[in-house]
Amino acid sequence: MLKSNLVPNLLRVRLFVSANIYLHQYFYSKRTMSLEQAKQVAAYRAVDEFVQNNSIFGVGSGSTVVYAVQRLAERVETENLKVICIPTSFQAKQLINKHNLVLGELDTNPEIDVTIDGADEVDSNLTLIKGGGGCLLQEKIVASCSKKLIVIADYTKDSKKLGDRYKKGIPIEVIPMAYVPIKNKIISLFGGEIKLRSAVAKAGPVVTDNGNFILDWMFADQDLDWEKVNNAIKMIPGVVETGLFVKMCCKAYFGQPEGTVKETN
Ligand SMILES: O=C(CO)[C@H](O)[C@H](O)COP(=O)(O)O
Repeated sequence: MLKSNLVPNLLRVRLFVSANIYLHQYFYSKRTMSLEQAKQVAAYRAVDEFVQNNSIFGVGSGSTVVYAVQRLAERVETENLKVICIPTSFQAKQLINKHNLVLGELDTNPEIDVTIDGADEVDSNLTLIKGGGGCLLQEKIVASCSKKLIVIADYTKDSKKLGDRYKKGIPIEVIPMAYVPIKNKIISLFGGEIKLRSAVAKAGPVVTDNGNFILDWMFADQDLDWEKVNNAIKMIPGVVETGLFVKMCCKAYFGQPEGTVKETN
């Protein structure tokens, strides 16, 4: 009697577990697909609207920019565009080379027509947190040389206030020997918590393309005046740059889950 009940019960458990795994995989792949699709539509729209023939183009960093470079390469091929690409990181340089685009540098092209870059969070004033990928210094230099900085992102980056959705804080690139005093000064000025960013496939800290460390500042107050905060942090000796981009971006494209694009000016 006991044995004959056991078989259907085991079958039911197996069916239940398989159904759960299937549902989990289905919803996970749908979400991943829509995030990637959202990045792609935003990137394609920005490249189609802003990149022109005979122009200098700043290439941002991160996973969304991969789609922008892909689209640029298609346009260069089909429309025979002449575009010189200025990278914001080692990753951007590799992307430019991979697609056989023309690689330039600020020494010879110090004035950029438009830079298209990703962001970790964008508030309603188009203030950005950047540097999730650790490339904030070169990204800010290239953005500062650009007539226009356009952001491309998926819908999860679109916030009213910084910190609404992005919980990893504001990255700050620092000279390695000064990371502890800088950390203490920022906390005494503005509060919050700071972590030295750790590398993933290496013991110890992340070392940037410029040989520096990154501090991630989890700010406690979302109503700070970001321009003042940025200026104050930059005055601390040893700070190289912050991932706060204030009054630099003129337009953001946010890809939506269903494949449309939201524009914010
Ligand atoms: O600032 C950056 C790298 O330093 C990236 O632009 C930012 O992290 C967004 O990346 P992704 O497009 O992968 O979400």
